[in-house]
Amino acid sequence: MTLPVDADFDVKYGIIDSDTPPHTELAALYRKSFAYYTFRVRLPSTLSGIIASLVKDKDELIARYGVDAGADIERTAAAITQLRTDILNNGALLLFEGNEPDTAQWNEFLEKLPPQKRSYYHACWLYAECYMYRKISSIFKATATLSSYDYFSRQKQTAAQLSTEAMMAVTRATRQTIRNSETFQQLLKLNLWGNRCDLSITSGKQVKPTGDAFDLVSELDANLLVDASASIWKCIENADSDSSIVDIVCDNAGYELYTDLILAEYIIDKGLASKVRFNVKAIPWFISDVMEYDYHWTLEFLAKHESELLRDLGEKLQKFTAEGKFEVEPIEYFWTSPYEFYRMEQVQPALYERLAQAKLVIFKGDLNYRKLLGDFSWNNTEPFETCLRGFKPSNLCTLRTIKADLICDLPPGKSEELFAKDKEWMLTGEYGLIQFARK
Ligand SMILES: O=P(O)(O)OC[C@H]1O[C@](O)(CO)[C@@H](O)[C@@H]1O
Repeated sequence: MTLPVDADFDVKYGIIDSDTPPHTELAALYRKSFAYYTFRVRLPSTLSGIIASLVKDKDELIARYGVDAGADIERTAAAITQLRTDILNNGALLLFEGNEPDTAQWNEFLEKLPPQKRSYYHACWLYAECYMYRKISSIFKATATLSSYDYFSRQKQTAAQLSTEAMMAVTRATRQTIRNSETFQQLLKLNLWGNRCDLSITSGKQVKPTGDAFDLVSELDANLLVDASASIWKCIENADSDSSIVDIVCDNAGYELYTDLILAEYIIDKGLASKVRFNVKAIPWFISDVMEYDYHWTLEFLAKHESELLRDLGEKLQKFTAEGKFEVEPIEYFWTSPYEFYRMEQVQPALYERLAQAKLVIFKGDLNYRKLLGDFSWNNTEPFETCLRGFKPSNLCTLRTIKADLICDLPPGKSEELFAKDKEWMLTGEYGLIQFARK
């Protein structure tokens, strides 16, 4: 994490030269936090990437969306440049103007923020970062020609294409599996480590999964800091459960989504549930998050692949989808809202009740983890249950590779030991967690 040296910036915006204090909301306000680095370096770079690809893809976009797209591209690039400037100058989080279905919910949220906390560096990190992605979406939505364009779609599709070798190896290794705790835990871990391949951590740069995935799962066991996979197996194989639904709250497209599908296939094939529901994002989100289109694109990518192995898998999963064994849930704007999950029951009770129907809800990835913990600097040994602040629609678990400086439920001394080895161990995605909370 190489920070720009600019004392004027820090003085001008009241930046505090410290880590995030204990038991405090995370914010870019703290110079030694990952949030600060994110706003100073990562997000401006993500925005530059969008501008560059608009310029590069101009002809293609005009061919697809018509000549008027030319002017829309210019306007959009200018608005994103402005957004970048606002972020670099600690601009305010302004109300949204478009008539998207979630505008009122966002504005109500923003209006309730204390005025001194309504800027990029002073707001809670979660709110400000979600705001940026919602703002990009509103810029595209405001155009006549580009309102349905997913500006991250090419990156997501390239990520899937680059993972073909890994997908073939995993598919080959999972055609004949047995219903037992060991296999389930292996697939859960495979799914966890699939979360390393997210594009927002690299501001959009591709990450290619290499090596044998299952060898890697065993090698990475030492990096799995909390492993509740045995309890999750007990929960899911429990024949007494009234529910036969598993919800996956998805994170990234590409290889991670593929590993979600492999886990879900196992759950259905082994009768661990009769339905797996995929909860996806309503708008392009944190670069690589799955939207409904990406789900179907991925199945089609597999079903039309030149490899018979992937084709058979793709066709099987398409059949599962047609039969309702796999279900992509209807658009739900709560997932792209700034709200922490402990507020779901109050803000979006229908979603809370829907998750309550499941025997297990699997939350994928770093951002969902931040929302579970509410972007708060818990003590690293505090119990997961405490940090959920009452959020427990059903049995739930989190599969998260660690890419942000918050954590809980570690054995005493573990965090200190890892900091002594590498002061950036929480930012690399090299370490993982499988945490579980029973309802
Ligand atoms: O795809 P994931 O695992 O949710 O990660 C999202 C990214 O967003 C962050 O939570 C913040 O930018 C990172 O720590 C991580 O790179």
